[in-house]
Amino acid sequence: MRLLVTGGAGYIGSVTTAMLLDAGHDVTVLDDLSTGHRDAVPAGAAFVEANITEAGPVLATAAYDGVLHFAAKSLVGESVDAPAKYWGNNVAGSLALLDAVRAHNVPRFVFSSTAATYGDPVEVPIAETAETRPTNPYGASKLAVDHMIGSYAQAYGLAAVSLRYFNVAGAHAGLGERHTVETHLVPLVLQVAQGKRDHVSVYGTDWPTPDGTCIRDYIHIADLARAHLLALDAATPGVHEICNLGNGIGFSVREVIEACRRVTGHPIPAVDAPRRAGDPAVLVASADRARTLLGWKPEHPDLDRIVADAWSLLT
Ligand SMILES: NC(=O)c1ccc[n+]([C@@H]2O[C@H](COP(=O)([O-])OP(=O)(O)OC[C@H]3O[C@@H](n4cnc5c(N)ncnc54)[C@H](O)[C@@H]3O)[C@@H](O)[C@H]2O)c1
Ligand SMILES: O=c1ccn([C@@H]2O[C@H](COP(=O)(O)OP(=O)(O)O[C@H]3O[C@H](CO)[C@H](O)[C@H](O)[C@H]3O)[C@@H](O)[C@H]2O)c(=O)[nH]1
Repeated sequence: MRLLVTGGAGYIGSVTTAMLLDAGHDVTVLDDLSTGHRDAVPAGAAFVEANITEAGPVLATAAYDGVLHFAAKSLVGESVDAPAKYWGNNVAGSLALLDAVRAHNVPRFVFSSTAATYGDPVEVPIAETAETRPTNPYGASKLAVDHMIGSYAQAYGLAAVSLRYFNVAGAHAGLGERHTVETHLVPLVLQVAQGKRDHVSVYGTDWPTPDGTCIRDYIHIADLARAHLLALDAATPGVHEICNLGNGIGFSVREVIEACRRVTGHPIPAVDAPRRAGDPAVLVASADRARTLLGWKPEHPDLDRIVADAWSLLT
């Protein structure tokens, strides 16, 4: 297929691009490099440095079979302090992109949605049928785009899949997480092992969980990226599917730090800190829908393997 990947210079978009190229697809990456890196774009992909609002001219150059839309702002805290950036980039930007997709008759659309659309869950594991009550503008912006895509599928026959990622980590094809402003637990803990930080803060030790720290569902980037290829195949005209992507296994912050100690052999000092605003206690996915609809099955659910793959890029 001829595919446009927005955000392909970022962490998840670059790994997925590498996998799409391996599978024989023809890939153009469109990225404004606001948080991504030019050198993360795999060599076999064409590259256009542009905002998603400028995708139209690119889609006009050839008959594209699909768009995979990763480009977004995704810092929860920043979304609370600077919501305009989130409604602008994520919602208005995605609307412009969807309009270009419609204008150029691109049949397939795969979108990076998030567990943040659910907010604080009433029940875990979280299924796609759970209520969506985002607790911050980031999650709300992603949910708005999910709704937008649903209406485009219904009105214009777009074949669309929203993939709701839980906590993505690890590395694949020599590509890993490289955010200038890093907020994610695994890379921050590994920065301590690298000697780039003195310690990692544990945000909250009084959560209603067995060891008092938050529980998350960590998914290997390779498993996550692979689901996008399956989604392109499973997408049906006029239908908008939503699939959670996680392993269905929860690990606490302390368990993640312990896994990083095992893998790196570094003591990794951890300091107890207050809760981080907006964090739900437990986020664990039910990914049954991805299994049945996409035929997806995680190949690397082991936390130590996820951490080891991230670590191998740093050493
Ligand atoms: N990393 C996670 O754990 C996680 C979890 C859930 C959902 N997501 C979603 O997955 C997607 C990718 O996340 P990531 O961790 O790879 O982030 P990232 O910041 O590494 O990648 C995003 C890329 O999009 C580009 N970009 C941003 N706004 C743009 C715009 N308006 N026009 C063109 N390019 C733009 C950036 O330069 C960057 O290369 C995002 O949509 C994010 O919301 C990520
Ligand atoms: O230095 C840190 C960093 C994180 N944490 C904790 O570790 C857990 C995981 O935090 P991350 O920031 O790695 O991940 P989140 O669960 O907050 O974020 C995930 O969900 C978000 C929405 O809630 C976004 O979708 C985001 O992209 C996705 O990785 C949380 O309990 C957090 O409080 C710490 O204790 N110390």
